[in-house]
Amino acid sequence: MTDALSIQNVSHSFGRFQALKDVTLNVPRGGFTALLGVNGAGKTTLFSLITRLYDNASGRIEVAGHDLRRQPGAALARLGVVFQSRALDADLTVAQNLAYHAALHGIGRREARARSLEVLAQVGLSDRLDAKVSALSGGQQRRAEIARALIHRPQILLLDEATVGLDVKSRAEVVALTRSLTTTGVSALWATHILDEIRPDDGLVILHKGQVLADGRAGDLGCDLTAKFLQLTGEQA
Ligand SMILES: Nc1ncnc2c1ncn2[C@@H]1O[C@H](COP(=O)(O)OP(=O)(O)OP(=O)(O)O)[C@@H](O)[C@H]1O
Repeated sequence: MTDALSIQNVSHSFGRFQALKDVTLNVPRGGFTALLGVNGAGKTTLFSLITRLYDNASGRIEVAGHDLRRQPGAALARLGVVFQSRALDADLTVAQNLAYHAALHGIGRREARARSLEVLAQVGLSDRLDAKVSALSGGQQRRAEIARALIHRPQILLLDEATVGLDVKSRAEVVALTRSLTTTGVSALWATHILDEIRPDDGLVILHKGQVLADGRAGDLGCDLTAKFLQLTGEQA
C-alpha cells in the first residue's frame, strides 16, 4: 500500500544556509508519526515544502501516491494542516469558520453543514457548532483547528507543534485526540519538541540541524527516549 506521505532526498536552503539536508521519511497509512526536533531543526521548513508554501527544488514528495510537483492539486487535496499559528477567525462561529474552509475546498453549503457536524463529532466539539471561536478554551480552539483540517477528508494531517501554549491537560487531550483519529484511517505527522508527547508504538523521526538522525518505531530506540535523543543530537539536558 502506498504511504500517506513519502519524502525522498529533500533538501532546502535559505540563501547559503542549508535548512534541510537530504531528508527521507515515510508516514504509513493510518499511522501516528512524531517528527521530533529542537527549535530550528527544520520541522516548519519541511512542512512548508509539503504544503507548497516553498517550492521543493530537490528530491521528491508524494502525498498518498500523488507527486507534489506534477500533481499538486491531487496531492494537496489529500493533505490537512494544523499550523503553529491560528487559522480560525476568532470573531466568527465554529460553523462559519468550517463553512468558509469547506468552500475553499469546493464543498457546497449543504454538504459543508453535514461535514461540519461530522468533524466536530470526531474532535468532541459537537455542542460548540454555533459558539464563537473566541469563546472556546485554548484546547477547544486547537480541536476546532483539527476539525477544520479534516473538513475535506484528507488522508494525512500535518500538525506543527499543535500543543504550543496549552496547559498540560489540554496538551494531553489534543495528542490523544490526534492519535485516536489515526485509528479511523487518517495518518498524522506530529511535529514537536516535547518528548513526553511520544508513545512507544508511535513512528518517530528525529530531525536535527536539517538531517534525519533516526527513523523507526519510538519504542525501538530504547526505554529512555530522552537519553537517546540527547545522545543522537549532542544536545545538553
Ligand atoms: N525564511 C527563512 N530565512 C532564513 N532562514 C530560515 C528561514 N526560515 C527558517 N530558517 C532557518 O532554518 C532553520 C530551520 O528552521 P525551522 O523553522 O524549519 O525549524 P523548526 O524545527 O520548525 O523550529 P521551530 O520549532 O522553532 O519552528 C533555522 O535555523 C531557521 O533559522
